[in-house]
Amino acid sequence: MILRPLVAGNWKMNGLRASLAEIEAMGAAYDDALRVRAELIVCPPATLIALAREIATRGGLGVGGQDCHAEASGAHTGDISAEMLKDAGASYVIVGHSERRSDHGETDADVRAKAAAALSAGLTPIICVGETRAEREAGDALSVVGAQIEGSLPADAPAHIVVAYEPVWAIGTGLTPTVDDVAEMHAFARERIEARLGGGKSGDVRILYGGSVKPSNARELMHVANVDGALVGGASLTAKEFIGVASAYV
Ligand SMILES: O=C(CO)COP(=O)(O)O
Repeated sequence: MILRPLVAGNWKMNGLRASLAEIEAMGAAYDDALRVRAELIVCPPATLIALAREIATRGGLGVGGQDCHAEASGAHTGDISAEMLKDAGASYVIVGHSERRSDHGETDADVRAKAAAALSAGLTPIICVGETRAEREAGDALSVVGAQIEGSLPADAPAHIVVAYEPVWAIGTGLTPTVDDVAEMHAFARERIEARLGGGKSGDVRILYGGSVKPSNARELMHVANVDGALVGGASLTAKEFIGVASAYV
């Protein structure tokens, strides 16, 4: 089956209220031709989700969070639950981003629990996996990503979950894997997702590529087999670049 591509913008720890003008501009540029081809969402910092939601909805975009706690509520100062993100207007949440894994020591088990919490709250988790440069150079990229998929996806997850392959060495560096490497990894990821979820569900799971996606390389990367969209960092901060990436689908 042909999946509707998802182009998701991860703003990371960037964005003040003034940045909402970019979401307004994204909506204005998200025309009918693009809408039928690709779903667009933006994941701003949690402080902007409720405000972003109103503006994004007018423009036909969705909104996501960047992380959630594994529990629904409780004594976890500074954390945000999936239910809170949903309440603020999010429909997606990124979990297991490599920056969370490295900055906060999140393990596959933590990521799996967060993904399960997201699903219970009615959010679609975007579950991130990806190898480091040292792991790729050692020839371990496939085995590392395979183990992350096995460990980070809830075994009973539905087919509407999203998996994002983001090689750590490609994030924010301007470097990208070759088209052949992306094709190899995404085909392998789909096999491992099938092994984890079973029942033919993997055919409906969108697998995004992330890491230095820009308007100049999006067309090439987005048309690789088994690439069902992009998770975009730096180039999602402005409407011009984000729509430039999404336009790979028009
Ligand atoms: O980490 C990323 C998205 O989650 C990718 O970031 P860049 O697009 O800035 O490389």
